[in-house]
Amino acid sequence: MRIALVELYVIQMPLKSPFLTHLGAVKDREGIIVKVTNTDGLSGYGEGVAFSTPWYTEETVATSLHMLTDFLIPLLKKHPIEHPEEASHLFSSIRRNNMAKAALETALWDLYSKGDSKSLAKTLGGTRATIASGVVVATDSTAKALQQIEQYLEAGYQRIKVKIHPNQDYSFLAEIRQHYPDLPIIADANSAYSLNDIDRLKALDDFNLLMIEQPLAHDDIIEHALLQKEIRTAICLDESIVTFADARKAIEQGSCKVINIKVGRVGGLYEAKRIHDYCFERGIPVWCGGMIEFGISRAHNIALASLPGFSIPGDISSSNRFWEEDIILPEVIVENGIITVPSSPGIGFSINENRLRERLLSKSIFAF
Ligand SMILES: O=C(O)CCC(=O)C1=CC=C[C@@H](O)[C@@H]1C(=O)O
Ligand SMILES: [Mg+2]
Repeated sequence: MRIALVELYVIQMPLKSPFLTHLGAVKDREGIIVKVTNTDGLSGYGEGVAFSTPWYTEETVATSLHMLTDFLIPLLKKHPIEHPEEASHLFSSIRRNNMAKAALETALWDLYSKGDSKSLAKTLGGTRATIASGVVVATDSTAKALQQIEQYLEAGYQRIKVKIHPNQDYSFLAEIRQHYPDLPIIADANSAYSLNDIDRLKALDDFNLLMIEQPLAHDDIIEHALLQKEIRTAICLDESIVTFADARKAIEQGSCKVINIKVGRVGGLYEAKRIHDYCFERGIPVWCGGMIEFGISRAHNIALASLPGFSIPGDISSSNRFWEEDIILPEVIVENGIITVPSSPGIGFSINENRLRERLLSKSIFAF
């Protein structure tokens, strides 16, 4: 891929409103934009989606910068690759640190697709010209949740995801169901429960949820299999699925009926596609999760979600769900509940240079 330059831009942007889960609040979002430029001057973009603190996974912006600066970029410089599929293997000598790996690997996929004059969606084997869009309501009050649901349904979103935990579950969902009896709802618990809560979780079968996401421990496969045998609601795993091997174990154990695939969590597009292909062959639906990300990661998610097995609306909302102004042009726009998959080369969005400069915290450059 004849790489000449890798640039890392650390940016920060306040959310339009705090994103609340039982694990805490996200009010400000730091992120890493990776720009890889080849010897012809063509550039591809990726995004590091680790948060500023290790509340969702063990990674942070700081650990990602360390991994990229001291290991991943030097490794890529020392061992040039011809196809982005090779990056995943090249980076496997470094344990975990998936979000740092994905930040660089996704930039290579964008660069490769642009060099091949193909959209990233086509390069990945995508078949959809549009993708269905869902949205997350992340608040700690029923009144605010109902208000946001109303707003998002008016905006056309096809599916709503809410956050639940032992102090916000049965009555919260009952209230929502009372207003929206047929609304497709995902309830994301972010590991707020244990098998001691089995009766609480069984009771949620009353609400005909599309799925309950990650009810038990963030690194569990076994206990989710025990729980799935006890509840009617489909379990979806998010945090538990860090690798292809995790996905295979979860499916073979019956730990889940759906998988939320996040490019950053699994280490990049190659691993994300492997998980998709494995699930698709076995009739296991998948959907593309979100990471409160900026437009570059959102663009990669759109391309990934164009694969045939992404049959459930993902957490791929419009740029303005979180941001006053995104760092891409055009911004991602959800219209009538769908997003058009770009057919132009690469991710199909360009960088808003002015906005990037406005929100820039630091920049580092690595010449090859
Ligand atoms: O980005 C979005 O639209 C949704 C993000 C989102 O729901 C999550 C991001 C990161 C951690 C969690 O709180 C949650 C999730 O688990 O999916
Ligand atoms: Mg989740």
